[in-house]
Amino acid sequence: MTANALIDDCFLHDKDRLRHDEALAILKERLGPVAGTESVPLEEANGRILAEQIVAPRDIPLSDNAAVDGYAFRHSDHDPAGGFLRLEQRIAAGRPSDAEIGPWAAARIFTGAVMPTGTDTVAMQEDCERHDQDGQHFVIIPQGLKRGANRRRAGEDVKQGTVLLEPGIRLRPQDLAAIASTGKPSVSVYRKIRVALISTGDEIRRPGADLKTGEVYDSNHFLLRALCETMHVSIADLGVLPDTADRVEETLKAAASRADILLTTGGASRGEEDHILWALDRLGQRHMWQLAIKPGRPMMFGQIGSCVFLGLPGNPVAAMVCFLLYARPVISVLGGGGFLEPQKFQVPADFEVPKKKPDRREFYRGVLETDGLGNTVVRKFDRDGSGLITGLREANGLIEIPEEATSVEDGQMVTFLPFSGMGIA
Ligand SMILES: Nc1nc2c(c(=O)[nH]1)N[C@H]1C(S)=C(S)[C@@H](COP(=O)(O)OP(=O)(O)OC[C@H]3O[C@@H](n4cnc5c(N)ncnc54)[C@H](O)[C@@H]3O)O[C@H]1N2
Ligand code: MOO
Repeated sequence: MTANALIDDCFLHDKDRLRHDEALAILKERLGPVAGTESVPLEEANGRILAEQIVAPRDIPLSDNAAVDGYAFRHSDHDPAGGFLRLEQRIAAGRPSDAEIGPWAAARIFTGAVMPTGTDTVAMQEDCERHDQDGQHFVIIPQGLKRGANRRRAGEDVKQGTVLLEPGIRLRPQDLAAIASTGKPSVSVYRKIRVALISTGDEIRRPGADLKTGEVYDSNHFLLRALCETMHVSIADLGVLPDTADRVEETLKAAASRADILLTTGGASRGEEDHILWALDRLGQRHMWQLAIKPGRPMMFGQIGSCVFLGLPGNPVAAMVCFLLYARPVISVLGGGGFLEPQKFQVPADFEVPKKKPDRREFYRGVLETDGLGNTVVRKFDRDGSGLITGLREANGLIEIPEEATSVEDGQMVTFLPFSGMGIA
């Protein structure tokens, strides 16, 4: 990272503040992976970021096999034999037969079992009749089955040599299934990013303590910790710092030597009691501060040595919005994944905002709903306060309103960012 011109005045007009897209561009440009790699057993790989390419060493499945329980036969034998075939083998899954099937014969076969040489079609047992005559067993197979019916081809899932997964993806359950299907018991992943979480403010108390007038519980710690957990990082909880310059500086300095990223909440604006900003300036470099967004205006990005510093605002709504918009992609990039932009789609507004300030991007708490006609619409949580956890709880995503908008009309298409597209189930 290199130092950048600082945007350094909390009394700036929004049009002079750094825009959301500019902030993202700075983060994208300046950050890259910092984590080394390690090998982990597949059992521990869910959610981790893949650090190697996965190639299929052989066809999957390895052999042609039956898709149903039934009878495997040579399709061209069916009509000449009038569908009346002699049973000559019994093949269960995991017990392939070496013998080729004889003329006008069929093999009893079970789902997943390897098709005996010579057969190309499987009839389902429910559609067939068994017939025993003179100590011999026969099966009557109905007409009309296509050649190849109920046969699963070798390599039909994946051909030998196919690239299944590229490095940089976050492993999902189905990706683990794919790796397991190649026979690999372990996989190379990026090591977990070390995140240090710090809450600040003389008024902040951890749950369990008594609350005096003027104090609030540290809900942000639990919000940010759980958001971090969706990123599969390792978390160091550095507790709540008082509004004391020395303590803040000492703690940030020590934390920066042990973590890849410091995530603070509170103290991000420039009151005399907001020591985070001053401490960052003394210990490292501030690359951006004060964005043209709402909520989240005091958001701060910098570095202390090689440790990335993200100062999130203290208001819970701003803290969550800033985590999702900025901290999530940053953590992903540091950890070897891509810059994770949220999923977005357009949906009609079931609300109106008669007057919005121009020059800043606003993010409302949105609730995706079905209207009386069965159409999907989005409702805005009706109160704007940045301290209201209720709105975060009611919402299932964010509504993004661009800088140039000065109002939102009922029925207008708006951009919706579902929480589910940002790692929150
Ligand atoms: N003169 C200015 N004042 C403020 C500005 C500004 O630009 N100039 N920005 C406002 C905006 S926008 C926000 S957001 C807040 C955030 O400022 P800080 O990051 O300095 O946060 P604090 O002042 O420490 O706290 C704000 C608010 O949030 C509560 N809080 C703080 N930490 C936690 C926590 N861990 N868990 C729950 N709640 C927390 C705190 O008690 C305050 O109520 O500043 C505006 N002011
Ligand atoms: O970020 Mo603040 O929440 O805009 O009030």
